[in-house]
Amino acid sequence: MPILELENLSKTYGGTTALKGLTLQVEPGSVYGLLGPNGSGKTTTLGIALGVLRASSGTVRWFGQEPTAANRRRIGALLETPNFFPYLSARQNLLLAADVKQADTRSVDQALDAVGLGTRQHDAFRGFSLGMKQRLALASTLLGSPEVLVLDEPTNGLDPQGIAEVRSLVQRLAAEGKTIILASHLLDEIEKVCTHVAVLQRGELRAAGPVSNILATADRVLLRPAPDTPAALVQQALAALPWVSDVRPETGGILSAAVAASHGPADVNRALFEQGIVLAGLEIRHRSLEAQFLELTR
Ligand SMILES: Nc1ncnc2c1ncn2[C@@H]1O[C@H](COP(=O)(O)OP(=O)(O)OP(=O)(O)O)[C@@H](O)[C@H]1O
Repeated sequence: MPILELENLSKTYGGTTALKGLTLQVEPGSVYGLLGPNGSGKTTTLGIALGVLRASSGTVRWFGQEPTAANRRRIGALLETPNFFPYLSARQNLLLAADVKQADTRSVDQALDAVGLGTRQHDAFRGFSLGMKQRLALASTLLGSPEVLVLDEPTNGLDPQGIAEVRSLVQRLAAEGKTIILASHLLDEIEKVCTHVAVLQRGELRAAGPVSNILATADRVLLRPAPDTPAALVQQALAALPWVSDVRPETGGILSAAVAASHGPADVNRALFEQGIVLAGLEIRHRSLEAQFLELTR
């Protein structure tokens, strides 16, 4: 059973449409990334999923059920930076947060250990680095041992070391079996920490699935047919190859096509030659992940 199911969610703020018919499912054990540029609707999606915002239409199901207070306790969330007291220690701050959540003291110790702040727990919050502050914020989401964590831009505003700390923490928590849903505008971050991704653009879902499928480095080949060979014939032959997709005519009589990672330009050449098609030129163009992300959100 999916951990979270969003069905046909839409949200308008006055005249602004923030989400348009968003449907997605998060399976248990996945690290699910919501990827999109600023203003694409990531925060709105998480806010609706957590019941902080009301959808204009659509449904949210957690653990196969309508949202309930009991279900909500199975979810730890970090939508905005919590207000910790600067003069209190990390531990005192978490004890206060635990009190609000009705979590026990043992869960405070576990959370401090989980984020690697056990040895610094008696130090005042104000002396912490940005990365440590964010790790403490993550510790507060762990109070009460939720099965699911929902994190909005967890590395935003951190320096490179803080970013590395938070990312490795997210990976560790996922390895321990937590399902994690996180929003980010950074492709690189999603690629590093997520198993699944939904790409949002202007409130619409552009693509969703395993990171390896959606953001795979699909290379393209550029081919120039020999002068006596009609491009349409080559296009047809290419389209018939199961490991070739997205065959497109480019300018100057050139064709381009995406080739699955299992095959290379030599396979393209051989397959065409076997059908009596001779090429005057063949070139491979490696596409960066950035290029694909830009293409998806173009
Ligand atoms: N309270 C609000 N009132 C009016 N418009 C809003 C409000 N909150 C968000 N929006 C608009 O809804 C759209 C989606 O915003 P949202 O914050 O969900 O995007 P996001 O992908 O999380 O972006 P960011 O990373 O900048 O937070 C944007 O056009 C934004 O301006």
